Amino acid sequence: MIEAQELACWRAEKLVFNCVSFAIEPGDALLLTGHNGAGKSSLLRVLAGLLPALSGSLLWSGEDAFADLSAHGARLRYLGHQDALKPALSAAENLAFYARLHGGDVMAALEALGLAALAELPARVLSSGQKRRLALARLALGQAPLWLLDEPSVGLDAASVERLAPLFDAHRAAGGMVIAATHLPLPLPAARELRL
Ligand SMILES: Nc1ncnc2c1ncn2[C@@H]1O[C@H](COP(=O)(O)OP(=O)(O)OP(=O)(O)O)[C@@H](O)[C@H]1O
Repeated sequence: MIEAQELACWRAEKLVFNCVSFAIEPGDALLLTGHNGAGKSSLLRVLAGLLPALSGSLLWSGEDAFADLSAHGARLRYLGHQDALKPALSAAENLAFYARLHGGDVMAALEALGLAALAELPARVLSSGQKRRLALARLALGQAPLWLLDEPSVGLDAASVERLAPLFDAHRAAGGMVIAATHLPLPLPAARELRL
């Protein structure tokens, strides 16, 4: 279980959020919502251990999640606004880089996001929606219990959003958790909402 206790975040000389608390269990999904600048991305970065909280704590199975940042990093996948792709590498080569870190089957991950036919194309020629799908394909590689997703469906057409459903369902059925910042509906049935 993950428990956030009274997290606060300070950025650019202002308090972005304060007293953010929630608890999620294996299989749960939590949607972070709120207006532009409310602090959704900042909260995801805090949860990932990429941005120090001003105050508060994050517990993982009752222990301080940030006590060992590399162990914390190993149990999560963080997908930010940026797709984090190397433009000169092919779609398959981009994923192979992550597969070396996390394990997993590159072709199966490409297929899960409908990208198998584009495997050999350099990432720079992919459309923005195809690039987003390639970034999301990292989730179909080796398992990690917590997915932190920042606007995962931005730029995706309706069919591509639907393609995320089996990926999310399988992750949650295996006890995985999803925390996603979004302005758009996502195929995460029974997700709870945390409005910032
Ligand atoms: N690197 C940074 N340095 C300084 N301030 C930042 C930085 N990143 C974000 N902020 C500020 O922190 C606040 C929260 O930004 P954040 O990106 O977390 O909001 P958000 O809810 O994700 O917004 P959006 O819906 O527009 O993506 C904003 O006022 C923003 O200007």
